[in-house]
Amino acid sequence: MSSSKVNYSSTSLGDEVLDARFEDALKELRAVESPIEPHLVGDRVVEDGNLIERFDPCVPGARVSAARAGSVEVVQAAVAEARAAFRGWRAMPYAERTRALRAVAAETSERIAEIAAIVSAETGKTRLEAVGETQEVLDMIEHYCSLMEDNDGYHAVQKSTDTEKNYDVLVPYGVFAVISPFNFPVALTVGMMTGALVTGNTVVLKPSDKTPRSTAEIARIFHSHLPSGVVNIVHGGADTGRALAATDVDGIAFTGSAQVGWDLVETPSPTGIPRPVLAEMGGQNPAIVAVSANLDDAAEGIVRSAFGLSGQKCSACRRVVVVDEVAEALVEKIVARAEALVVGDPLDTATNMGPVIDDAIARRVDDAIEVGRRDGTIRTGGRVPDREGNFFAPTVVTDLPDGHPLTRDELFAPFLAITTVPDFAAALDEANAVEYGLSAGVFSRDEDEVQLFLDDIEAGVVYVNRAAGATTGAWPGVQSFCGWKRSGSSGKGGLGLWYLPGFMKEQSRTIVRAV
Ligand SMILES: NC(=O)c1ccc[n+]([C@@H]2O[C@H](COP(=O)([O-])OP(=O)(O)OC[C@H]3O[C@@H](n4cnc5c(N)ncnc54)[C@H](O)[C@@H]3O)[C@@H](O)[C@H]2O)c1
Ligand SMILES: N[C@@H](CCC=O)C(=O)O
Repeated sequence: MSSSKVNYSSTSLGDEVLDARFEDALKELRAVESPIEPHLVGDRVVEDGNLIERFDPCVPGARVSAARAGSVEVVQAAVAEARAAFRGWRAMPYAERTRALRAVAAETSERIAEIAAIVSAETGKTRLEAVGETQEVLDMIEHYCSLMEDNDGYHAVQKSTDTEKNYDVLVPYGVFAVISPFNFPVALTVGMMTGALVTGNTVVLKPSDKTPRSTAEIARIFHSHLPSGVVNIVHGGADTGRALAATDVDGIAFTGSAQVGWDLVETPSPTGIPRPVLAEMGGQNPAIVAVSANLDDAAEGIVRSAFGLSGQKCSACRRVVVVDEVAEALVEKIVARAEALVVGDPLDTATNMGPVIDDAIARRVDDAIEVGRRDGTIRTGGRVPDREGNFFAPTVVTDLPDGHPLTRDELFAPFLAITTVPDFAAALDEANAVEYGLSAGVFSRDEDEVQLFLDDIEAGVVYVNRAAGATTGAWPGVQSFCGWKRSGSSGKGGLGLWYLPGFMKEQSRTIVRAV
């Protein structure tokens, strides 16, 4: 087991043994042909469907994982298994469920380097980001188990009389579909799955077709510690996701793009009975920099949040909104820090930023750079020259016209747009002028400005003067992660205090006392 405890604010693993284990595991993965991930339906291993192949973002042409796209029949069989397992899992005292889930965490902790290496191989994440993500899995499981215990399984006694005893209980819905994104293929999967499972639901999981191996690896640990049918895995892309949503599942937990998430929210349940769709979606997250800001802290926090994980975090800082008096000084500091980042292969200890995951995102970045050059000024960045793979240097653009799409739409890449405004009030207006409302930061030493920001910013996760990450780095039990506006459907965030009730429905129980 590792003694290290890395999170998204860490600057090194701080553990040579873990470092070496990570490197060995990544080299080994690259040396051996990747297996084809099967579906897991109850205890049955099902090898069925068209082949999906994924390639190493650092080593073009090298297959890093593969899976098969689950058909409607496989999806339906998985839902049937999950339904059959529901009564037994629900009936289990929550203390037994938390015991089983903590065993999952213990095994994950033993295998932290190996799992981080799989995540890194599939996504191109640096070792720090990949180990941080695997560590988050452990903290997430512990956090949700503790919440269940602190709330006594969400059973509460209500006002009672001599003749009637009254309870209020939250009970699981039944079967949850869990649909995962590629960018945190283990942590976000575990967050959604643990939310569903600890509260007594069973799960059919559909990993992202970009990261089938990482998600399957962690989900198999759950499968091995829980009763048969409680966790089922069906691989595939959009068609398989649509097929899963078209079944009679009782709820959907989704993390991914706003386009897909809102489609799921707006599609009526096929049974006619409403069901929760807990959708966590994208962001176009601003950092406001005021005249009174400590510009070094601001530049540090912005660069960390804009370029960590090559900008492929929902929480990434995508826009800086700076008051013009300090704009040029800030831009210089941001550019200097961005240019100091080492872009490269996660195998290299010096690497601060890996590639973007695939050609699809790389094409989007190429296009954005072209548009940025046409409509504004690219201050630094662009494709890393003479290097195969999807490597981009951190890119910073200024001088875009007001309301330009590069300041409004989520690009999901190492690309930062800086907008200059006359004063703090205008900065808040600009920060709020997007349809998203996920995370936001402010750098100001003026208490009134900070309060104005807290009162008026339209985002669910906000940070003040945070050099460790202007808009990123939420951690289980520390920050909740709630998307406002088009960024989230439930008004409650993962990682926080109010997440678990989203997986349960309420029942009032009045029991007449025996006389
Ligand atoms: N708010 C958050 O907590 C959070 C966290 C991570 C990522 N994200 C967002 O996720 C996006 C990046 O992830 P992505 O590219 O994997 O997202 P995506 O929406 O493309 O895919 C997410 C999942 O949905 C599946 N899917 C695609 N089309 C579907 C359909 N029609 N029906 C059902 N399922 C379908 C995919 O196969 C995948 O499993 C970004 O927008 C990012 O901001 C949000
Ligand atoms: N929890 C991570 C974001 C996860 C989404 O991509 C953060 O807060 O930076």
